Amino acid sequence: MTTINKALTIAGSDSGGGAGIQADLKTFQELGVYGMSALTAVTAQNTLGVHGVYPLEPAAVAAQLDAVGADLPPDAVKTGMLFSSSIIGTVADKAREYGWRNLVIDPVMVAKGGSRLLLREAVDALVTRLLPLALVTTPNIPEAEMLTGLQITSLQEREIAAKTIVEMGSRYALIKGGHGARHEPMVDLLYDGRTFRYLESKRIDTRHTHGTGCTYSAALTAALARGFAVEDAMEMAKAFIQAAIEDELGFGEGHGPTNHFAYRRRMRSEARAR
Ligand SMILES: Nc1ncnc2c1ncn2[C@@H]1O[C@H](COP(=O)(O)OP(=O)(O)O)[C@@H](O)[C@H]1O
Ligand SMILES: Cc1ncc(COP(=O)(O)OP(=O)(O)O)c(N)n1
Repeated sequence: MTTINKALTIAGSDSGGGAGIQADLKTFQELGVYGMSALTAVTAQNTLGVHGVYPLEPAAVAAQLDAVGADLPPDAVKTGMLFSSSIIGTVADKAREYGWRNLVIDPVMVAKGGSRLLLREAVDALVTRLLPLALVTTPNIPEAEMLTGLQITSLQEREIAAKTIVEMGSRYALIKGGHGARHEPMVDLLYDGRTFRYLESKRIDTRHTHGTGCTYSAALTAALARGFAVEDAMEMAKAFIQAAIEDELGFGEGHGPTNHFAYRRRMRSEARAR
């Protein structure tokens, strides 16, 4: 019997397929991990924006988590769009009940077009209920500002925000660099309570960046499910998202999805060239 690791995503559906549950499951599959899902909301979405948000009842989220938790124990779990404090409470209760340790919290708040994917009143629940259970919390810069109440305009302020997130109970803070100044390279920051680690990459000039955060955190989760240490998982996730942005698909009139096929295709052609 082949051993395949399993990962669970708890997130919203993106009908356009570039973010949310769809991005997560594609990324898990591309990285050789069996993907499972618990839906929190349905969104009507394409490359032009979010046209509707339809949250599920917390009981429906709980039932999905019980179904997976009781029979298909995941090796790693990630959260994305959670929408409300009641859904966050449900997810926190179930994560505790099933003892999910490799928990990645991607604190999704607002889509690139500006639509809210987390109610304002739910930020507090994210901080008090979920962050203390996280192995890694992966905010972009505006999300890190909302979580910590700090303003982030420099690398030093990013470090202070990362420290604050670890003090809130997350084992690691990974602050993503996608929202830095346009002329700067992309710099992601990982903090484990002791050491700051920077991962820099070339900024790609493209409008096709819909779902970058979801895809990156899903790649991190897949690598954790396969047993990688957090630092190595971050490197694999970075290579995955870099390839996915570089080899653009060019879909849609607006912000198109990233290319979830790209990383595996690159790995295959590199292996053939050896
Ligand atoms: N234009 C880009 N070129 C290269 N890397 C990018 C680009 N946009 C985002 N990334 C990378 O994608 C990952 C997700 O970052 P970010 O866009 O900040 O997240 P989010 O989608 O949650 O806002 C990070 O590793 C970031 O450095
Ligand atoms: C259903 C759903 N979940 C999450 C997001 C946000 O995804 P993200 O990776 O942050 O990318 P952008 O939307 O900012 O491009 C979403 N849009 N939909």
